[in-house]
Amino acid sequence: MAAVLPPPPRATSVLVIGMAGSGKSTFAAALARTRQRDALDAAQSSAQGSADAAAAAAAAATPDTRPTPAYLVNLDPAVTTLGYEPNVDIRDTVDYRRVMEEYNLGPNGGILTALNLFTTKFDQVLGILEKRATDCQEIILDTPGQIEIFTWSASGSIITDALASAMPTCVAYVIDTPRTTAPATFMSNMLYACSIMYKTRLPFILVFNKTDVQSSDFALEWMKDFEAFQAALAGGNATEPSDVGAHPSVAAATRAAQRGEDQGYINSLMNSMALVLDEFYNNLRAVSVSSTTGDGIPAFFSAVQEARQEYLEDYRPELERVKRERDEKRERKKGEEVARLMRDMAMGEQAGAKEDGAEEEKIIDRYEGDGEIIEPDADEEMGTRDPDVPGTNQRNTHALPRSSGWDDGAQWPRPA
Ligand SMILES: Nc1nc2c(ncn2[C@@H]2O[C@H](COP(=O)(O)OP(=O)(O)OP(=O)(O)O)[C@@H](O)[C@H]2O)c(=O)[nH]1
Repeated sequence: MAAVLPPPPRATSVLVIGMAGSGKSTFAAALARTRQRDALDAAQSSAQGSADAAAAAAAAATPDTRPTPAYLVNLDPAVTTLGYEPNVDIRDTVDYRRVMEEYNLGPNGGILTALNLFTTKFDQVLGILEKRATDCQEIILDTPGQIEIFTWSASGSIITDALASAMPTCVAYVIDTPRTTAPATFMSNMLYACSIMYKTRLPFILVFNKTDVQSSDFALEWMKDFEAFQAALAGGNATEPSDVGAHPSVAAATRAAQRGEDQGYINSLMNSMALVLDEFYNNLRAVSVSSTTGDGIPAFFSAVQEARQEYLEDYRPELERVKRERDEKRERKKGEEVARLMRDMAMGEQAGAKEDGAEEEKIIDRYEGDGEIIEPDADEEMGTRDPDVPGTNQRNTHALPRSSGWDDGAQWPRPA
């Protein structure tokens, strides 16, 4: 069967998602640093000749396999400092503080609205990413701090779907390991990860971050061994930590007793959920990293390659199927429209033999011999297109809301 999609580009896009403060931006910065170094090493070794085996391999690499710096996209409008220089930055387009003021919103509403406004221009960004995807290895997208703003918003879905349709894409779910040592927080993180994985259906990588502070061994064991998780629960520390001091007041003692009851309920809830999540753990790849020291980052890039393979084997055939069905449906509809038109014309000929035939001429004018029905004013609706930027539509661009911190002069990608 002929392929209906263009061949996949070289790049894999990585959507970095995680709870507030889990270290998404620091992680994206660590990825950028590592790839920058890899690209530099490859360039140097190909210039100097190959001293060792790794350098020889890098030197022998073709332009298609040679390491390249990562392409970075910041989607967090509220971040003040980033540890990397983004190539595309939402803050160049939308001023989230002005959005808050003009729409009378709180911080989260401001971030969400800023992201919505940005998404209306995402076709232009996607055009740029598609161009870069042919020669770079990874495109990293750093998402807003409040996880639900991206994962459960319409704009988050639009961005994710658009990316996944254009190139191999995976999700990197960043976990704050030191803040996940209690079974309850571990479980809530896993449930969140599970819901995102089933919502996006994209290859998924769990990233246990901050391992310089806390090893992730406990979490990996809980995922592998249900009894180890049960043992942690039996220790009575499902939630962290008790606020009862050495000499509790009556109220505090009552709260503690109350908590003792809750603990029993929470433990049995955790137990049931751990059983449910067993299947989910089987489909996961997990990597432990420290974004500050760079430990584990190369292993993460290997996981991205595995995820790319999974995308090509599982996600892309589904995408092909949907596209093929849509194309067939469109062809069928076109055929039906032409048949109806022919029928109308035949009826017009019979009835209109007495009339002057003006109406019939009007119909014929709208029918182009190749079966294409030309919508009245369709050309006008399309606006002016820039052939270099797919999706650019000058007319639509100007129709976008101009208030609220829009910067129509935004430059994508950013000047170096
Ligand atoms: N020790 C240690 N600290 C880290 C690591 N990664 C991130 N941090 C720290 O965690 C804090 C939060 O990091 P960010 O990168 O801002 O986290 P974020 O998820 O992007 O934050 P928001 O987008 O604001 O939610 C910062 O103080 C970082 O320095 C790590 O691997 N080790």
